[in-house]
Amino acid sequence: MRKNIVAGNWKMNNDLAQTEALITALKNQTTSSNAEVMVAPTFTNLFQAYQALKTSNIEVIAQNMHFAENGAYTGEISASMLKSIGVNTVILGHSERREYFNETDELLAKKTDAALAKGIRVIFCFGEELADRKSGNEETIVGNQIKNALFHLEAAAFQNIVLAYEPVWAIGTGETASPEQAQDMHAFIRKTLADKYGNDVADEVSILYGGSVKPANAEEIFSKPDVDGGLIGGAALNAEDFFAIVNAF
Ligand SMILES: O=C(CO)COP(=O)(O)O
Repeated sequence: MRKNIVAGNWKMNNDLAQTEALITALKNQTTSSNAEVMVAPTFTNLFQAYQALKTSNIEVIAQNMHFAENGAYTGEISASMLKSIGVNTVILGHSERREYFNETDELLAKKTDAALAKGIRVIFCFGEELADRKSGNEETIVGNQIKNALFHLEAAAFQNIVLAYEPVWAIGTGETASPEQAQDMHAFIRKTLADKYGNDVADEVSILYGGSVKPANAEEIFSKPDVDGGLIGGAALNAEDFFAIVNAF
């Protein structure tokens, strides 16, 4: 079902003590927002965060996982391992994974399959680079990222998929896509889904925007009809800022 979602991606930030302090600060925030709230700590703090937040309304999610069930993949984490500590949602395809760890559409299709097979919800990220937008290719790039990694799936799989449009040029740069740019791309994404799976599927998928979302711009971005929430980086590391964004819903 289409929901409003605000997810904090903590990336490779915060040691254990800092994670505990941020969680305490998050628990002190109050909200009447109708958005689902999630945070994604680093793997070393995932279990601790899950334990600390399991009785709260904040879901603890993972930033990545491997496609294999187990085996000789030094340094990797499987879907079952996430499940075993209570984590039921994973971010896949973040542009930092694509850029620094060479994650391809093909690999992401395998990771998505592995997550869904274990009943793990996927927040699937994609987005164009600045050069793509400058040359007017942003829709082609985004359309292909979605088709290549997800269009082998059955329609029912999209009940467990959230899409996150994160233009690379807006991540950590302070430069946000304008609310109109976000809406235009989100409408294109929904149409891309509708063309393949029909309106019933497309209308039910939540599509998040990510890239320099801040308390000052969240409300306007979230007010757009095809923007169902945000994936928040830098501003999610501060509990007050993060909840100011949550409260934009
Ligand atoms: O990459 C992001 C979330 O996954 C966005 O990061 P910033 O909010 O820091 O731009």
